[in-house]
Amino acid sequence: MKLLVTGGAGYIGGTVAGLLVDRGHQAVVFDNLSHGRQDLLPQGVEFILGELADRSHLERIFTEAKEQGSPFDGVLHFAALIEAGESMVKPEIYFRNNTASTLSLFEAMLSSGPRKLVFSSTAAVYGEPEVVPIPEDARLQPTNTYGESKLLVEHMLRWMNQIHGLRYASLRYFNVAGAPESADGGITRGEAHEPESHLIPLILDVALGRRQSIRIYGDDYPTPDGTCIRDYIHVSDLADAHLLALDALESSSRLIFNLGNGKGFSVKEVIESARRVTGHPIPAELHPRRPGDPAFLVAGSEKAIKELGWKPRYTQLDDILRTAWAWHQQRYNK
Ligand SMILES: NC(=O)c1ccc[n+]([C@@H]2O[C@H](COP(=O)([O-])OP(=O)(O)OC[C@H]3O[C@@H](n4cnc5c(N)ncnc54)[C@H](O)[C@@H]3O)[C@@H](O)[C@H]2O)c1
Ligand SMILES: O=c1ccn([C@@H]2O[C@H](COP(=O)(O)OP(=O)(O)O[C@H]3O[C@H](CO)[C@@H](O)[C@H](O)[C@H]3O)[C@@H](O)[C@H]2O)c(=O)[nH]1
Repeated sequence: MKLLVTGGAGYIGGTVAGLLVDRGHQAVVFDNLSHGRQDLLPQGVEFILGELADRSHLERIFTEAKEQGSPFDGVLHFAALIEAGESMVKPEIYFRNNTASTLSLFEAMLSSGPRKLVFSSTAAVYGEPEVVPIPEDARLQPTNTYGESKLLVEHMLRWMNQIHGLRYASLRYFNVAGAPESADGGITRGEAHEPESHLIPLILDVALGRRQSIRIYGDDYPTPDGTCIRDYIHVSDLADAHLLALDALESSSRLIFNLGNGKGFSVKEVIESARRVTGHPIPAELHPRRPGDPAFLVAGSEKAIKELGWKPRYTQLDDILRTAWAWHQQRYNK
């Protein structure tokens, strides 16, 4: 297959692009490098510098590929702004970049591209859950505008499917972590957000001496130790699910799956795990809650396991942290 990978210069899109190439597919990354890194692109991946909002550029890419006799078979759409906290300060850039610009991609696909898409959705579409682990048919009520910007795309997709026959899989990732290991155990890429806002790399910064301490955003949530609980899923397990979803779109036209481990860990438990893995004491400081954070997000992923045949391999938080730590040390040459 030949696939356009929007946002493929980023953490997850780059990992999936690498897996596509490993499995003999052709991956063309389309990214504006606002948060991505061209130097971290996996080998064998083609790169196009481009802006998602630029519909005519996307149309040209699709049309030229057809004219050259090698049309795209589908699109994997990762390009987005991803920080829930920032989205509560600057909602407009989230609706512009994640929602409005995605409509440009849909328009380009409808006019000259493939009609098959895998969309990076998020656990943030659920908001504060009523049922845990969260099933796919749970109430959708985001508590931050990042989640809302993605939910609006899911709504658009439902209509694009119904009216234009655009086939899609919406994959609702929970908290993605860790670094991909090659068959010989080597690690060549991982999380490199700039600026970094995610809990695990920030904790590892403390272990490397790049930060003094980790901030804990709130310990007065209704959870056993008062800190927020999240479901951490390894990026390679997540990548596998994308290939399975592409296969499943051969026989289904509309798919929605949660992708998580089904186990929740509090902020304090993640810090404990990092202390075990790194051997560093990792001092922590208590700070007020971060606006928009739900207390508890844990996935029910049985649907993906049953219907896609998905088998997550990294089920232990320490194993996920171990790969993240190996990458983090390598990234900063320690
Ligand atoms: N990291 C997580 O835990 C997580 C969880 C749930 C969902 N997601 C979703 O997964 C996707 C990938 O996340 P990530 O962690 O790899 O983030 P990332 O920031 O590493 O990658 C996103 C990429 O998209 C590019 N991009 C952003 N806006 C663009 C635009 N307008 N045009 C072209 N390129 C653009 C950036 O330059 C970057 O390379 C996102 O859609 C995110 O919402 C991530
Ligand atoms: O320095 C920090 C950073 C984070 N946290 C907390 O750690 C938890 C996890 O936060 P973070 O790593 O920023 O991830 P989330 O805000 O849960 O969001 C991630 O996971 C979501 C799915 O659950 C995705 O949609 C988002 O794109 C992705 O950024 C939250 O409770 C934060 O309040 C801290 O206490 N201190």
